[in-house]
Amino acid sequence: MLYLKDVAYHPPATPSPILSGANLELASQELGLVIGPSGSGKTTLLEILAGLAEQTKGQIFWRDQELTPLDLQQLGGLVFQFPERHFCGSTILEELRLGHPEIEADTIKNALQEVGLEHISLNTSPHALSGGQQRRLALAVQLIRQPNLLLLDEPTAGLDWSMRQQLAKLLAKLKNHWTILVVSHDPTELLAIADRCWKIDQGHLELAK
Ligand SMILES: Nc1ncnc2c1ncn2[C@@H]1O[C@H](COP(=O)(O)OP(=O)(O)OP(=O)(O)O)[C@@H](O)[C@H]1O
Repeated sequence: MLYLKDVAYHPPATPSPILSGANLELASQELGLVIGPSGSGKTTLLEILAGLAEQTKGQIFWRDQELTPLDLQQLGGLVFQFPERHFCGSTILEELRLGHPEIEADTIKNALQEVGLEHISLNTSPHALSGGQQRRLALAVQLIRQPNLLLLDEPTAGLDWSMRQQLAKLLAKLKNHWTILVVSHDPTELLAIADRCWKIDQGHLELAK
């Protein structure tokens, strides 16, 4: 279970908090959805949960354990918005091995199976994949690290209707093994698969479902 208690983010340089007093509970193998307009604090929330920024107030727990940013970096796997823009490998294999040269063939195979890319050659360039396949590869990059928590920033942004549907179906399947938190400003396809839903506006998080 992920548990946020009164988490705020107010860097000294900003006049008002970017995130104020956020409370959130997400059980294991649930998919949580945070919906909010541009600039409402969604990415900041994910960055804190991924251990890339530290809250200025409040606490974050996984089960009973309070987590530091370092713990969060190990616990979470963050897929950025438009992850395909950050691909560095010249092949799928290289992309999956970045930072983990020791990773075993079986782990790679399992991650690709999880995201439905097992039929594609490992020598394929990530840039030769379709938009939907690239998003799946970005998920596989995180899955090989075996995170407890998958954090997804606007996973369906820029995809056409059919790819958005397919991605939502995949996330519904991944939720059988992972706890997932998704942020989005356009959650149409994601609402049906979400177990819990929050709205965020100007840094204020509120339970919606
Ligand atoms: N480190 C920071 N210092 C100052 N301002 C920041 C910082 N990080 C984010 N902001 C501001 O905080 C607000 C929330 O930003 P954030 O990126 O979290 O919103 P968002 O909901 O993800 O928006 P979008 O959907 O457009 O990415 C914005 O006004 C942004 O400019």
